[in-house]
Amino acid sequence: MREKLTIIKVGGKIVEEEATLRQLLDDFVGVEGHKVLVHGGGRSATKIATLLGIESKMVNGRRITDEETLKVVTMVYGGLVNKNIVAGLQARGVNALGLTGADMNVIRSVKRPIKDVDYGFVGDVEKVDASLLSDLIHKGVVPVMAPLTHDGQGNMLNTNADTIAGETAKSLSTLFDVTLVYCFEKKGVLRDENDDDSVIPQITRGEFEQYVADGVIQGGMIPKLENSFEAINAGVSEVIITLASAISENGGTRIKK
Ligand SMILES: Nc1ncnc2c1ncn2[C@@H]1O[C@H](COP(=O)(O)OP(=O)(O)O)[C@@H](O)[C@H]1O
Ligand SMILES: CC(=O)N[C@@H](CCC(=O)OP(=O)(O)O)C(=O)O
Repeated sequence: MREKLTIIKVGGKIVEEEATLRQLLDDFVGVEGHKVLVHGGGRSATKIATLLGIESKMVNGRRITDEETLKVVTMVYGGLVNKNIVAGLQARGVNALGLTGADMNVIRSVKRPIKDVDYGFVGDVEKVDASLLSDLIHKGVVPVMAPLTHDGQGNMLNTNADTIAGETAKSLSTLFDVTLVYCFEKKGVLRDENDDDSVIPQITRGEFEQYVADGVIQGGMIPKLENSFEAINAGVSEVIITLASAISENGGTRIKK
């Protein structure tokens, strides 16, 4: 029987505020068994870019990443956000190791080809080194993964954090019984974005497509759900989208095959 592994992805709104991050780290410590944390930080990157006079442009929930923006996201995700989390976990007795995709070549990607949109220095994941992550995990290390990858030719690439979580979950599902939890500031996927009590408890791909067509699901929730369906269809045992302060509870939205 494969051992259990929980991969938790935490988004920008939770990591940018000290109080919500502290709560998340406290809850993460309580998750039993093998675990991996994947973080975003899009909001922090946008803030720092603004301070530097760099405008942020998002298309379909993805950042257009020019040369200057790439420097900002590398500093913010690989530096500030990642190291804050690693230090916070170390303070809680968790042996966290911060990783971008370049570190030990853990996630290799290829620059997204230009089709309708030129995303610039954005990477599409090619390979996640599951055996390296598994070795670290079995040594008691908790990988903390930043939304950055590399192309193997000396270039860092910006990669959506929901995709990092989905691809890492897919890859590790060959070795572990993986539960992937996307946590954010709402109780789950909602029927009405303004009504926190309208959580959709289970969702199929067909229902998702209908909700998108009806305008119920939009923006950043679209890539999150696309990555969720990819993961569940590729062997990840469970995918849940839920409130950050409820990662160990049974609520939220469950993705159905
Ligand atoms: N039906 C929906 N239910 C919940 N959130 C939704 C829905 N449709 C759109 N959203 C939006 O998706 C956002 C989550 O996506 P995103 O901001 O990318 O998440 P993250 O915080 O993980 O980076 C929510 O803050 C919400 O504004
Ligand atoms: C290519 C791309 O879009 N990269 C994302 C990576 C950060 C991220 O995904 O952060 P959240 O989880 O907080 O949204 C970005 O730069 O915004």
